[in-house]
Amino acid sequence: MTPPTALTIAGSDSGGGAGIQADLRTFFAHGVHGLVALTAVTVQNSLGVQGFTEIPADVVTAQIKAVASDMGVNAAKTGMLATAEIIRAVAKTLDEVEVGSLVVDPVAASMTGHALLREDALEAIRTELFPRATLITPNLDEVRLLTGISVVDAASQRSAAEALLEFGSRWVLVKGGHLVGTPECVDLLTDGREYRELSGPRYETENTHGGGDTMASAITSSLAKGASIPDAVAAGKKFIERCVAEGYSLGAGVGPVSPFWVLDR
Ligand SMILES: Nc1ncnc2c1ncn2[C@@H]1O[C@H](COP(=O)(O)OP(=O)(O)O)[C@@H](O)[C@H]1O
Ligand SMILES: Cc1ncc(COP(=O)(O)O)c(N)n1
Repeated sequence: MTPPTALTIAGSDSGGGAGIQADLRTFFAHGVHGLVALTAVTVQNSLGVQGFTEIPADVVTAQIKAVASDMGVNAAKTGMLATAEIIRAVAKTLDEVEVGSLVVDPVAASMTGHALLREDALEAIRTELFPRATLITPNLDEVRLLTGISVVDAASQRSAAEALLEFGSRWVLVKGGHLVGTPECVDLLTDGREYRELSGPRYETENTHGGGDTMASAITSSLAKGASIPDAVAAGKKFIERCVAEGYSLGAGVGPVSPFWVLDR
């Protein structure tokens, strides 16, 4: 039987833990056929990002059009988009092709603190992509860059979600993984009417590289299979929790989250 398809528009991580590599292994773990529009090639390992080269914007759009016109895209997600030019080209292309739901993970930097976006590009994500998104999935650092709000508790997490909704996405998921010192990791999902707190245990681990990509692509996988946003996000939270719990050391720095547990199911 032909599986559902999901498209990732994102960068490559040579270390294999984040970016399109995380997306493809997550799509596979969900029984979804992964399609790729590569935006950048990063030189990266467990210690950080040593550099990146972006793919020409017309090549990014050609990849999206090639797969959308021939294979069909049930759901799509964006990760590292590198430049404002690529963001504008992706936004325009997404108006011209059918991609089902769109999850925008506004990746700005690696967890090791290295920029994955050129400086003027965050504004382009906010103005060009958010209004086209079904769901956006910022972490707390991205929330601060996008809204100026520092999330320190449930009340500021809610204010930040409301400020983000103003940029025009249908739903916002404010991920709480970076709110350290709390026994639980609480992510807040809202469309401005419904508010859902998704809460789970915080695991003691260093190995969380690729966590954001894995969660966004798990959500995208469920959307590709026809789930609603609340159901897809709830399933994504369960999936990432287990991947964080089973994250492994690889290299001298930060290891990746692991989707390998699905092989034992
Ligand atoms: N130590 C942890 N234990 C359990 N879940 C975690 C942990 N760190 C992050 N998560 C969860 O993983 C997902 C991604 O987390 P977050 O760290 O907030 O974003 P990002 O990976 O984009 O920086 C969220 O659902 C978050 O709650
Ligand atoms: C190509 C690429 N895309 C995304 C991330 C973010 O992942 P993380 O926050 O885990 O470093 C990354 N490091 N590299």
